Order: sequence, then C-alpha cells, then structure tokens
Amino acid sequence: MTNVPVVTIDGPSGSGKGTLSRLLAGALGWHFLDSGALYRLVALAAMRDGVPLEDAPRMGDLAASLDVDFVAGSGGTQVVLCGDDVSLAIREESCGIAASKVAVLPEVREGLLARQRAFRRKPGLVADGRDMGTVVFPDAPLKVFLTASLEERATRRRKQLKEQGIDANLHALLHDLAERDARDAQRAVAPLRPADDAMMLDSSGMDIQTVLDQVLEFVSARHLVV
Ligand SMILES: Nc1ncnc2c1ncn2[C@@H]1O[C@H](COP(=O)(O)OP(=O)(O)OP(=O)(O)O)[C@@H](O)[C@H]1O
Ligand SMILES: Nc1ccn([C@H]2C[C@H](O)[C@@H](COP(=O)(O)O)O2)c(=O)n1
Repeated sequence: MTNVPVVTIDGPSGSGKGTLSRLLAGALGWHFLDSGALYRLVALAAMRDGVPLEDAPRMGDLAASLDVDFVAGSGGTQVVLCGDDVSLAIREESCGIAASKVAVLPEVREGLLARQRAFRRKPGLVADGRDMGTVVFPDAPLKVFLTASLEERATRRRKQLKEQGIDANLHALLHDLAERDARDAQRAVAPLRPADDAMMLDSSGMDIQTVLDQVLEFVSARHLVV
C-alpha cells in the first residue's frame, strides 16, 4: 500500500518520540503506531505466561500470535492484552527494559512485522520506534531521527515519573537509559540507527511545540498533505 504516506519517528528512549508522534498524528489527522508498545506487550505477555525471555522460538510464536487490542477513548488509548487493561503495566520502566531484551531476538521482530505494517492505512501513518525508517517502512517519504542528550532524556524521564508519584534516582535513570541505548543500538538485527535519508533533529533545549513545528515544516516541504 505504497500510496499511503508514512512519517517515521525513530530515536533513543526519552527523546520525545511518543509525545511528538501523538501530536503529529493528531495535527495531521493520521493513524499512529507506537511500535515500542508492541515490544513491551510481548515482554509482558511472556512474563505473565512464564516464558523465558531468551527462549527465541517461543518468544517468536508469542509475538506472532499476540492477542492485543488498542481501544481509542476520550482519555487516550487503552491497551488490552488477552482481555486485561495493561495500559499502565506496559509503561513501567522494568517493562521497557524487558522489551529492549526481547527486541534483540530476530524471531520476535519477524513476528511483529506484519502487524506493524498493517497500521499503514489512509489518510496516513505516523510510526514511532527504533527501526521504522530502516526496516518496517523503508519507503516512507519522511523519516525523522529524534535525539536529545542522555542528561536531558534522564531529566525528562525523572520529571515524568515524578508526575506519576514515583521519585526516581537520576543516576539510576542515567545508567538504565545508557544501558538500553547500547542494547538497542548494538543488536545484530534492526539496530537503532538513523536511516540514510533521515532528517536528524536534536531536541535538547527545544520544547515540544518547537519540535512539532519543525517536523510539520518537513511534512509541508515534502507535500505530504494537501
Ligand atoms: N521537547 C521536549 N521537551 C521537554 N520534555 C519533553 C520533550 N519531548 C518529550 N518530553 C517529555 O519527556 C518524557 C519522555 O517523552 P516520550 O515518552 O515521548 O519519549 P520516548 O522517546 O517516546 O520514550 P520511550 O522510547 O522510552 O517510550 C515525557 O514526559 C515527555 O512529556
Ligand atoms: N521499533 C522498535 C520499538 C521498540 N523497540 C524495543 C527497544 C526499546 O528499548 C523497547 C521499548 O520501546 P519504547 O516503548 O521505550 O519506545 O522496545 C524496538 O526494538 N524496536
């Protein structure tokens, strides 16, 4: 379905991909794919079912047969796994770390590929992840690689957790983010890296509205909306 435009937003954890992608999809009236949520769901399903995260064949089967529903509502999108609302559970930092571990398995990536591509529907798609521009939608007409310094990302994450009533230690967050960056960027299959034709955007010191305006300018420049 190559006549449906896709904007891919890839980058490391805490760079603001999810926030930007949601706002961009809303501004354009396009669909939104949070591919990280799928990896988080695979990790959570495995932990619930007692499947060892390193058991590649079983993890691949689990990814391919994931029973998940994204239910749009006035308060945001509810994520439902096997009938349970797991919207909050998948956002826990421990689930993000587990997701990063299962994401190294080619079987898991292959198992999620068709499901991700099925999000490409008219009038367009904003896809947030690590390999959206390099592997899942290599023909996307606009690819953005969003970064921010490690310190800024850890500070943002600390603030985000504080808003949820969690008082996280900045040094621990810096350590966890650096470790996750390294695992995501160094894996053999679909590592986190900018596509050759990606627009690089460093959001350090930029507020989210400025980031959104910049990407809307890229969208306009490519004539992706009429
Ligand atoms: N430009 C920005 N300036 C300040 N804070 C920001 C900016 N962009 C995002 N944030 C905040 O940083 C936090 C992390 O953002 P977000 O969840 O969008 O990052 P992410 O890249 O999707 O992370 P992950 O990959 O771990 O899901 C959120 O609290 C968000 O509100
Ligand atoms: N396209 C993707 C999306 C996510 N992952 C892995 C790597 C991340 O550390 C983890 C959680 O993602 P997040 O929700 O924090 O964006 O999932 C991936 O490998 N490829």
